[in-house]
Amino acid sequence: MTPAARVQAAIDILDGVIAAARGQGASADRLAAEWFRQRRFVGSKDRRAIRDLVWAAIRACGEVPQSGRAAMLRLAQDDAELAARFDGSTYGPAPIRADEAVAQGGAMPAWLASAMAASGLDGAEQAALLGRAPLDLRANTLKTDRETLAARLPVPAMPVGAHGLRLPVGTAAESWPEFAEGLFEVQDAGSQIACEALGARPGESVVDFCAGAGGKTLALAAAMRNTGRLLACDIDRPRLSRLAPRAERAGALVETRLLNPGQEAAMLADWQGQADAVLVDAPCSGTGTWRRNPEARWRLSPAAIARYQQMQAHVLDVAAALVRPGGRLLFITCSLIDAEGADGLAAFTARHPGFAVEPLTLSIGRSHRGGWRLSPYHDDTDGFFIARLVRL
Ligand SMILES: C[S@@+](CC[C@H](N)C(=O)[O-])C[C@H]1O[C@@H](n2cnc3c(N)ncnc32)[C@H](O)[C@@H]1O
Repeated sequence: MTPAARVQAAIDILDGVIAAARGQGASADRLAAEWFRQRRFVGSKDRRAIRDLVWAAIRACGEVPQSGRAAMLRLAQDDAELAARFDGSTYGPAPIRADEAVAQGGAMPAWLASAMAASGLDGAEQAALLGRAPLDLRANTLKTDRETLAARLPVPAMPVGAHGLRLPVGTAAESWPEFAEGLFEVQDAGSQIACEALGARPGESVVDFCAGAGGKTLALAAAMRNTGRLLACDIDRPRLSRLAPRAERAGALVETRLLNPGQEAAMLADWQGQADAVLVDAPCSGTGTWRRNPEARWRLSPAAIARYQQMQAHVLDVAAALVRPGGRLLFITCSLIDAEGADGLAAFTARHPGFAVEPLTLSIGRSHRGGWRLSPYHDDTDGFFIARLVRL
């Protein structure tokens, strides 16, 4: 492909990403993968170059751009080489007109920037939300240990957290035989540290209430050394069904239970007041994960945040009833706005005087309004709010 044709390809993909953001359609990752699937003639170098352009344009535009071309023109304003690609050649973009719309630059929509600032995140913290994430692995201690794993990997890896290894951005670790053998999971170091905050121990009865595809469940199984009972629940069948093959590869023993929304408590009647520890990795806007999905910020609205807050209160209320007296409840969101963290924690303790917040000190991060905060800027992890409560 010519360099100009790559730019036009990126514009075409961006048009799809923008339409999907407006209509709550598929993620940029999936749309780009589908675009390439339909054009198998596009070679790997071209793919990489096109993807880089698409994601650079997504990162550059704080608000949803008018079009893919407007987003690319935003990038071209600061990049003369890119601007020169708008040359009207056969597969390239038409030349730039003086009166053309250029997308607005910036890190995020103004209302989100205000919510971040009110949550104690300054401009540098906000900008870092859109950086490139390294690739973190968690050594699966059911099968190996970090040092043994590191010695087998084809690239040098840096220790991070208790069982993590950090690899360069873009490493394709899931194609390695060590992955197929279940020796590691790909998991952000922040996510690993959030799991450690539950303090799950061998022999305990533990519930991962919002397990999704089980990223955190597998870390809990390893901490429990496959002893005791570990139950993973979710209301999303496709997500939860991805857990079983992952658990098998990891050699992790996990029960799963698909819940019907609104009937969660009845479907968990046998667990009421029984759990030593319950992890609630609540549904949220994911503002802490924009390094991986920067277009997610185009999908948010104050109304969407309010809906997430309601869901967080609901899952916390249902999960709290599963905790035995003296047991632990861990509230996690991968969002950095207080509406989806510290405010939710305060509202929960007001509704549930039978629970007390336990002070947390984790290996990285800092305390924040009764809980703990990890952020890309401060910790080079995804952003998280983590709070631990104990049932009195
Ligand atoms: C942040 S994701 C969980 C990610 C997962 N723990 C991981 O580490 O990969 C939140 C999950 O909560 C689930 N969820 C939403 N409402 C729920 C409910 N009422 N009961 C149980 N799970 C729920 C969603 O389906 C979603 O999978």
